[in-house]
Amino acid sequence: MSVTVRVPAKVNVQLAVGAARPDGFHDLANVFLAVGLYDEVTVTPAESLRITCSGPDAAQVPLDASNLAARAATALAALHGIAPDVHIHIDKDIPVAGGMAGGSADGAGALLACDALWGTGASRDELLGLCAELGSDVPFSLVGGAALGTGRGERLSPVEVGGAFHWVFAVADGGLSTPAVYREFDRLTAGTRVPGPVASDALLDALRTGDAKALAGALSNDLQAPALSLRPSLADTLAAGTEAGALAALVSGSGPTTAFLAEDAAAAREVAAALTASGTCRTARTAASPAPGATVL
Ligand SMILES: C[C@@](CO)(OP(=O)(O)O)[C@H](O)COP(=O)(O)OP(=O)(O)OC[C@H]1O[C@@H](n2ccc(N)nc2=O)[C@H](O)[C@@H]1O
Ligand SMILES: Nc1ncnc2c1ncn2[C@@H]1O[C@H](COP(=O)(O)OP(=O)(O)O)[C@@H](O)[C@H]1O
Repeated sequence: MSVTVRVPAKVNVQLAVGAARPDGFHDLANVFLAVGLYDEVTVTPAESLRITCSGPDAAQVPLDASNLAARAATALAALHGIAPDVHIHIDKDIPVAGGMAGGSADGAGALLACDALWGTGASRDELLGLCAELGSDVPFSLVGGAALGTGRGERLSPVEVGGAFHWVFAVADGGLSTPAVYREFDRLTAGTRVPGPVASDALLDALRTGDAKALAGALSNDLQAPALSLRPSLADTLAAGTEAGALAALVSGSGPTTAFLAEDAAAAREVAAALTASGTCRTARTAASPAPGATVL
């Protein structure tokens, strides 16, 4: 018997970053939008915990105890006093270390899949608590849709979305380390007063009304400058997508994936083709949002 869970990637339509806290994390106003690019996590009873991964980026995924899916299974098993003896297979379609929360997706997916396989019957709050221990982005991967994350991003409140948005994601060669991008944010803002992060009303209105042009004008990411500082070539990718007719271009989370908002699905396909032809990225993918959170198939 196996259980498979499908989990979406995310884009941050607003990522407002406050000053570093004493614990090293940053307070955020993090508006997450789940997008229709998915990993699938399958769990099957086994003699001991084991991880495998398939997909174009599989070679970059750690297959040891540091894998977020392994950590999720171990944490749920420990809570219920059982052994995490399970084979976890990750069919990975979300770019690795790309600022699209692929590892977080696998953590949330493994948690939900193991809960179903073992019949542990964890409540939603229990699962969300375990997710928050695994990483700041993991609760959102479980929930999906759209949400505002405060604290370090783990405290979620729902955000209303009134229509579909169409995106293009330009996948870069190689990843960027999330802690390194936050450190670069600290370096670039050193000596300045970093305001407390606040969600943008204009952005929340644009999401609620499903207005792509208004959303394009309200997108923002405080990690874009540090990501560009660490990877200056991303400016060429952003420019190529804008020239190809995207309504807006921004770095996805900590990058280096770049995200382009398009007017509709046909425009998204055109922007993706132009980005691929531009030679400024490894590949370009289209996806619609919002997408549902972790779902047992
Ligand atoms: C930047 C964001 C935007 O959604 O995601 P990515 O774009 O990388 O996917 C998140 O804040 C990443 O969340 P996640 O990847 O879960 O981070 P965690 O595992 O909790 O933390 C990894 C490291 O990132 C830094 N970190 C993370 C969250 C936060 N609010 N402040 C931080 O400073 C810390 O250095 C921390 O040690
Ligand atoms: N299941 C997983 N899938 C991908 N990366 C993982 C996973 N588990 C742990 N990692 C580690 O997390 C790092 C960040 O990966 P990922 O979550 O894909 O990117 P991001 O944090 O930029 O959204 C990777 O470099 C990898 O070492």
